Amino acid sequence: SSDCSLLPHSEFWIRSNRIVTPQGVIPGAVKIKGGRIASVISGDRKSSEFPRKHVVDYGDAVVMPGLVDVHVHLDEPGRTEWEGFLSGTKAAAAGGVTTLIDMPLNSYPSTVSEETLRDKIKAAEGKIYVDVGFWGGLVPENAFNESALKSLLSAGALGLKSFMCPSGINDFPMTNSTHIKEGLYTLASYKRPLLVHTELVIESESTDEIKNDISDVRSYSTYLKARPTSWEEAAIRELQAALDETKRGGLAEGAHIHIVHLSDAGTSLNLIKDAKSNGASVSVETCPHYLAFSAEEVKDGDTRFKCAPPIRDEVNRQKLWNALLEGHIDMLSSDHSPSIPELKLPEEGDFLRAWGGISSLQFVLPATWSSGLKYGITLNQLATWWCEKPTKLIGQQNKGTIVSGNHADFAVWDPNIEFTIDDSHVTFHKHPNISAYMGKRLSGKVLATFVRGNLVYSGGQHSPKACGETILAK
Ligand SMILES: NC(=O)NC(NC(N)=O)C(=O)[O-]
Ligand SMILES: [Zn+2]
Ligand SMILES: [Zn+2]
Repeated sequence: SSDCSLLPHSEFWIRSNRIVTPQGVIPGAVKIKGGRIASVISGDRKSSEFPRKHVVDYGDAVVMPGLVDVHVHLDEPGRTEWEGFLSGTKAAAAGGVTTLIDMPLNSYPSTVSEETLRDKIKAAEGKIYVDVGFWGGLVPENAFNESALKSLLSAGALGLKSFMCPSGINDFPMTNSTHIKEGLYTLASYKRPLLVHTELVIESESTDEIKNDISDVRSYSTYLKARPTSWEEAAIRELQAALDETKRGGLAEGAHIHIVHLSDAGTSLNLIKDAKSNGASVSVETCPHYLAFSAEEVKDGDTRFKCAPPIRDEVNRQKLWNALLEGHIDMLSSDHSPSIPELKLPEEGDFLRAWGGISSLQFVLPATWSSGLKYGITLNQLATWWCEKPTKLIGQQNKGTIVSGNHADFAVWDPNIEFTIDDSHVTFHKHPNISAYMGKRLSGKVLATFVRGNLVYSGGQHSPKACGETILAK
């Protein structure tokens, strides 16, 4: 219906001097018809083939494929007071994110069966401004139950997600490497990925020390000691046998392992590089908060910065950027993981007990751009990390690039406009004040967002109706 878009036409052109295509950034125009890209023409306004009617001219603003965020916790049903489909997808639209994949935990119940996936799909109905897909959960309860996993995957889960450490959510227990292998065998026949939170709890002397010394729970260095890089390393080592089975000829050939939110750019990253060069089917993401912030700047008691694995030191931050630029890190995701503000324990500022998770969904594009400017990142690199690679991970064919036939999903933004995220900045997250980006000055303002040809966000306004679609694997 026309309420799905802030534009009255279903057939129109978008013009800009900077359209991000797989062949590079070009001046030109994109024709949109029936929600798809009908054609892409290059050249300037003066050329005779240029359309004159129904043209939305964005001038020098960038027209990029909409962002595909593969790691978002929207918490609905069951914990809608934390976020929810409405507020979460409004924030996504305002941030240029046109597709997001919801994590199977933090909602209640967790998405670990066909039935709970159906609950999700139902809860999303009429409440999503962008397209939304779903990861299912791999947990001890379903890992050995092939038919349960098959019905979850057949109902459309794009893949499975599991934790190698406690998730913080009671009905989402952690898996060991045997569960993971079992899950991979089933995933192999569906050719879908397993996403893994790779931290393995190592109880050590220092763990005991930290437990006994609660005096410094407000200090960020205490949190860093409590969750060292050796946890990430140990988890990836533990995953080695499973990684081996994804190789050609392996028992889990056809399955793929995707390591979420890598924080350690040291040995953990090297282990992933080795697995890749040994032929494992593996990819890895990191998140803008690991690229934009470093441990040194986290103030005592400021639990808005608490996430797992933790934001590490400045040297590590720069190494993460280099790994991304060199292609060893494949893609980016937000890991938007909000809660109610009280769970962040703003009064106590206790880093050990506060909820772990960074709220960032609306800010990932300017956060990546602002932080990447010093590294000379290009618009095409942004599109690789935020659009193309994530689209491949979720097994979709018609998104992620500005190419004829694809969905007309675009983020239109001005790299030069600076703004400060403060109380006057309109943020659509349910709880804007728990974001670690509060107070941060960023450049790169999202002007407009199109989802399948619908102008769903423009200049601070959303379309009257939420017409995003659910993405189910077939
Ligand atoms: N239960 C969570 O949302 N956990 C998340 N928390 C973070 N990243 O701090 C995550 O993805 O691990
Ligand atoms: Zn995680
Ligand atoms: Zn997460």
